[in-house]
Order: sequence, then structure tokens, then C-alpha cells
Amino acid sequence: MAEDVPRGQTSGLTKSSGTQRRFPLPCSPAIPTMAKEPVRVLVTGAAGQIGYALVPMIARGVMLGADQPVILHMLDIPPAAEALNGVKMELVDAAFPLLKGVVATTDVVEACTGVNIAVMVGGFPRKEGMERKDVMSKNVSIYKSQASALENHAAANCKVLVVANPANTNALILKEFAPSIPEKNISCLTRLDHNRALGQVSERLNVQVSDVKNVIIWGNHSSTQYPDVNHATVKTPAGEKPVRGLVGDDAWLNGEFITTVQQRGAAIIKARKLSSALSAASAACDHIRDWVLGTPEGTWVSMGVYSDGSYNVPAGLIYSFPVTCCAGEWKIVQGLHIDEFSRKKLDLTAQELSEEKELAYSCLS
Ligand SMILES: NC(=O)c1ccc[n+]([C@@H]2O[C@H](COP(=O)([O-])OP(=O)(O)OC[C@H]3O[C@@H](n4cnc5c(N)ncnc54)[C@H](O)[C@@H]3O)[C@@H](O)[C@H]2O)c1
Ligand SMILES: O=C(O)C[C@H](O)C(=O)O
Repeated sequence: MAEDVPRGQTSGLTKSSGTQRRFPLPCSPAIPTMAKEPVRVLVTGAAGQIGYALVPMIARGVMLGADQPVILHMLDIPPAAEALNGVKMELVDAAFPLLKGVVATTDVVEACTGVNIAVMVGGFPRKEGMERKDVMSKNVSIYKSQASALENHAAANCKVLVVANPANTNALILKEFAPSIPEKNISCLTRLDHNRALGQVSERLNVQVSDVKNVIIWGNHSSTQYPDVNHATVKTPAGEKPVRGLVGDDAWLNGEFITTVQQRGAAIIKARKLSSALSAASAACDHIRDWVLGTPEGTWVSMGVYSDGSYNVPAGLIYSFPVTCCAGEWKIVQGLHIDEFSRKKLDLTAQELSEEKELAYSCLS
């Protein structure tokens, strides 16, 4: 595989018995620490706007940690090859200490070879006035063909995050056409919606967003998603308090709050004439970081994962659930009370996902 290691980025490293050791530097601890092996991270659609926001975050350690070296694999299509090369040039110019190599290619096999993490952003974004279903036929066929490249060439146990819309259904198609990738390794991004819900609560209560936790996004990354605050809390000097009690306005929480989060993607498109990018890239980092490094004690996050029938969500859909992560594995949070209002919303978004699944298969036949 052609791989360029940015000049000067291996200084201070030497090979010893197949492992890399760091020379003691003036400010380093007396006992030299073992440098970690680089993790290979694939970003498809890397010349696009999410890609442009995402690759520097990964190279800076936002996704995998400040001590984790990475090798970036960037894929785009031939018309974007020159722009992709420009992104690669900028990565070299940024001299990121953690970045140990860059593979920039339009060859899907080269891009997928040996990757440990795959962030699938490549595809056609929704434009103003388009519904997500309009981008379905273009995108599901991409995910069908990239499924086999990942299945055959990625590292064993590669973790896959699908960002491109329709994210849940693209992830489902990828799963179905890559049968040897364990279903627990395939997910889609609803962390952006989760973060949007945290942001709305924090603005409404005028509290730090980092003090709000355990909102839930149920279902599809679409306008049928259900942002649920029934179990969410805010850290206060007097302990953790339920969001519902602190807000004290059920009409807002059951109405405007939900529609604001559901429609936030469309609102960004209306304002920017482009879909969200920096927040999507940041959420993709949050998603992978928590999956790989674990969620904090007592905190859950939302991930689109393969339904096992929990909460009576039909099995066989990629559906967003509250999950906790530990040792690289996610687990759906069980036993949460679902009231009648919520039940209807969980079912409605499941219904849309079943319809999308049918439509996706009809686009592929
Ligand atoms: N899940 C989420 O929360 C979320 C949020 C925002 C955007 N999105 C979606 O993410 C996707 C990317 O958005 P963007 O704004 O970066 O779009 P963009 O058009 O700026 O970039 C997409 C890139 O994908 C490339 N591409 C197209 N087909 C490809 C293929 N077969 N293989 C590899 N690359 C390919 C394009 O050339 C382009 O560079 C869109 O589908 C968008 O709707 C999802
Ligand atoms: O809604 C969209 O198409 C854009 C994106 O998925 C978003 O949520 O910002």
C-alpha cells in the first residue's frame, strides 16, 4: 500500500525488538513509556465537508485519545481526487504529531485494507427541499458495494460507523452485504441528534451542556426520531435532578423541544445551504471515542445499532438506542420505563425504518 509518512513525524522514535520506544525528552518521565501502535482509521468521502472537518480532529487525537497514533485512510471518488490530494497536503502541513501516515486514494480496496475503524461519510448529501428518501437510491448502492471491500480487506474486528444518509438504512445495507462482519461492529451516527438534545436542554435551563446527561435518541436519524428526556438529568450543587422537573414545562418538552431536535438538520441546511459538518464530525469523534474507550460511569449515549428486539423494537433494523460502552463493546441500556406517549413515538420511527428498509431493497433490485 502506498503510504506517506509525513516527514519528521518519527523523530524521537526508535525501533527495538519490533516495538517503538520514545527517547526520553527533556520534559518526559524518567521511565520511557511504550508508544502505542498506530490505529488505521478510514474516512470515506474525505474530500467532502464533513471529511474536511473530521480528519484534523482524528489526527489531533480527538477521536481516539491524545496518546494514540493514527494512520488516516481517506477515500473519495475520481472527480474529487485533486481535492482529496489537497486535504492530504494540508494534513502534512499541519504536522500533527500523532499522524503516522496518510493513504489518500480513489481505490476502495486500498482504502479499506487493514483499517481498524471505518467512518463512512461518502455519499450524496441532502440539499434544501430534498427529503432523505430522495438520497436513498444513490446512497444505498454505494453502501452495498463498499460492504464487500470492508468485509474482505479491513482488519478483523473493524468497527464501522455510517454517517452518510440515510444513515440507519445505509448501515443496515452494509451489514446485510458484509455478512462476516459481526453485527455488533456496525453502527450509525445518531450522536449528533443526542448532542443537539443536550444542547437544547442546556440552553433552555441556562446550564453547562457538560452537566446534562442521559437524553435518548430513539430510532431513525430523521425527522421521526424521538428525542426523549424522561430519564435525563442535570448535575446541580444539590445533586442530579431530573430534566423534566427542572424545565417544568411538559408542553415545551413534548412539543417544541422534540421538533427542534428532529428538524435541526433541515434548519442547518436552510441557514448554511449545506448540511451540518463541524457538529457531525465532532459527533462522529464522540461516537467512536465512547465506543472504543468506554462511556463514563452512570452515563449513556445514543448509537444506531442492530436491534435485538429490546423495547419491542423489531429485530433486524438499525435503530438508535441508549447504550453504555465498555472494553470496546456497546450494550443497550435495559429496563427504562416507556410511557404511552413515548411508546407511540418509538413505534412511529420503527415503522419509518421498516419502510426505508423495503425501499432500499427495491432500489437495489
Ligand atoms: N448522520 C448524521 O448525523 C449526518 C449529519 C450530517 C450529514 N450527514 C450525511 O453525511 C454525508 C456527507 O455529508 P457532506 O456534507 O460531507 O457531503 P459532501 O458532498 O460535502 O461530501 C461527500 C463526499 O462523498 C464523496 N463520495 C460520493 N460518493 C462516494 C463514494 N462512492 N465513495 C467515497 N466517497 C464518495 C463525494 O465526492 C464527496 O467528497 C451525507 O450523506 C449527509 O447527508 C449525516
Ligand atoms: O438532515 C440532513 O440531511 C443533514 C444531516 O443528517 C443532519 O442531521 O444535519
